[in-house]
Amino acid sequence: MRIAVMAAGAVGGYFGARMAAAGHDVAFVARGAHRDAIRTKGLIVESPLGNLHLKDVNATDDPRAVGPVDVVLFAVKLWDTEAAAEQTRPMVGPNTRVITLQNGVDSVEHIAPILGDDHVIGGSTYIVTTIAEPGVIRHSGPGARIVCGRLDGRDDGTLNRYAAEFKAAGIDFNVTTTMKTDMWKKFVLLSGTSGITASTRRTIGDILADPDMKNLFHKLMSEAVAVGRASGVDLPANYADEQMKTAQGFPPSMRASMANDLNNGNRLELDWLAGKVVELGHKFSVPVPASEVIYAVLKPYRMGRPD
Ligand SMILES: NC(=O)C1=CN([C@@H]2O[C@H](COP(=O)(O)OP(=O)(O)OC[C@H]3O[C@@H](n4cnc5c(N)ncnc54)[C@H](OP(=O)(O)O)[C@@H]3O)[C@@H](O)[C@H]2O)C=CC1
Ligand SMILES: CC(C)(CO)C(=O)C(=O)O
Repeated sequence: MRIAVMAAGAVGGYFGARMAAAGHDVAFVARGAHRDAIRTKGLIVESPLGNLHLKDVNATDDPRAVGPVDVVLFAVKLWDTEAAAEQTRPMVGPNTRVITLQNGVDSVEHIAPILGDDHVIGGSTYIVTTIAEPGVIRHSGPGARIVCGRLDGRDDGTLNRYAAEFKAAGIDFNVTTTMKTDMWKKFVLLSGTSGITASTRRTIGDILADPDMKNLFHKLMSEAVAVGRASGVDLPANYADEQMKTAQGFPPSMRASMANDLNNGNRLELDWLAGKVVELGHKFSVPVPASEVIYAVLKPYRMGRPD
């Protein structure tokens, strides 16, 4: 298969590297020092699921040089979505599927008007990765799972064929006909983990061991469930309990990607996470006091570490 990773950061680089290691033709779109390091030293993945060091990697900042591919793994931060989707156009041919691995619940609605409904597939990924240094992606376990599918629930034979290749490469890759709900399920988990690990600067292990932090974590997930249900998403009212069990399976040292971004002084996806819960809470008159507090305390850092 021909695959393009747009772009080869912590998430895209991880899954792209796994597919390249399985023998697929993968183009890694990257920029700056990260692109330069991949070109000169190769792409390194450190992972409990197996380390990789790919040499002679096709790393480029020019999607026009890549041309049409079978699959685009779309994994830029949410503020880069529209610009990256515009740049993706030359990589989309008649049978291309663009699978978004971004967090949040509104990625598809921003990409589809640019690249076309037929091409864009909703996705969620359960993984914890960071760019440890340019050219090096660090994956902290336990898993690396992708769930994807059309938001309208339509079965897609082309996507199913591509999915078989991801599975054959050893990736935990699942196609679903209930993607909208599945995206919200991930959003519930992330609303809790991102809000609590970033605001407290503590690990999930510390949070689960403390009744007050654990209670706030549960409230954040419950508020995401409540605004999802108010938006018409088919989530059980007690779904936060389910995701609490998922969190109990994380390694105790786990922090959500937004907490890692905060720690590194990077911009935050806050507006698409706690900010989204607050926006929908106000829209549907659903009380979201815990999410409002998380949004307010992290707001000074949303554009990166203030001077
Ligand atoms: N990391 C994680 O554990 C998880 C992340 N996610 C989600 O996945 C998405 C991607 O996150 P993540 O991989 O962590 O982010 P990263 O910042 O690690 O990767 C994004 C990369 O894309 C690059 N980039 C953006 N636009 C372009 C462009 N036009 N051309 C070339 N390169 C570009 C960025 O470069 P630059 O740095 O120069 O901007 C950066 O290297 C987010 O929505 C995140 O929430 C989901 C699950 C887990
Ligand atoms: C909640 C989690 C860890 C699940 O993979 C995640 O998506 C993130 O940190 O961005």
